[in-house]
Amino acid sequence: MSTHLLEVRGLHTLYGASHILHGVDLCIEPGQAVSLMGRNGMGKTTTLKSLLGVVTPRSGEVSFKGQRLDALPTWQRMRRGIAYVPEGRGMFHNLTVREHLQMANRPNDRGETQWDYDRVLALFPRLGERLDNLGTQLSGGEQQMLAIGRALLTNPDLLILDEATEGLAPLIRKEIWDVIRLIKQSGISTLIVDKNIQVLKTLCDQHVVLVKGRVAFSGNSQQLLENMSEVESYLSV
Ligand SMILES: Nc1ncnc2c1ncn2[C@@H]1O[C@H](COP(=O)(O)OP(=O)(O)OP(=O)(O)O)[C@@H](O)[C@H]1O
Repeated sequence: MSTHLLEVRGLHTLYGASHILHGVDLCIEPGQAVSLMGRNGMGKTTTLKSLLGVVTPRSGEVSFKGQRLDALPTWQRMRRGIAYVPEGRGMFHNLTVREHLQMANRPNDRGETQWDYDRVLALFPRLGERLDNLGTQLSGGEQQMLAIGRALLTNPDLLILDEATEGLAPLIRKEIWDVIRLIKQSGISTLIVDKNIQVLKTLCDQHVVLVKGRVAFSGNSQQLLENMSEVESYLSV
């Protein structure tokens, strides 16, 4: 019986005739943070969409908590304990901060509610000051906080973050990274797509680097440090 929280094996994904993923493997253990890095267009978001079932891979296997997910629609995969914060954050323009949070709140598949409205507001005090604002009236950083808060309210075992710090001012970025650290300490596993290798190498336990839809590097933080120049060559433009 596998101990992996998430196990992705041999993903091949195509958009029409374009073959994007060429056998991507990825594992996350319970409580671990894993980075997924790569230059623009290398297949990071496609990997996330494939494991969530937003796009259908041509072949490959996805298991979560020891059960195969391949045949399940996206919403059922998420109900099993995966939360996704997409690039662009996915706000509803006509809902307030309060409504976004209330709508998301639910126990996990074991009936537990570790994260509730009050705990999320304690983590993001800025959101508490903006409860009656619409998603569109928030700054980029506040929108990101709302997107993460909303994901936490589903009480996930795995939180997937796609470019959570992209386009944010340095101070706000730091705030988001601090929050991701706290989330990790709370025991939630994370899969983090980001370009900031300096932060990822200290925050994450494992690292996966994609080059043209293939895993070019996979290893723990020690192995990342030992192979830094090779990995940086995969990431430099
Ligand atoms: N819906 C789509 N239809 C066709 N091609 C697509 C589609 N979505 C992505 N692609 C292509 O697939 C490749 C991988 O894209 P993907 O978004 O997975 O890359 P990425 O590594 O996440 O890049 P970025 O950092 O720019 O988000 C790119 O060449 C992209 O143009």
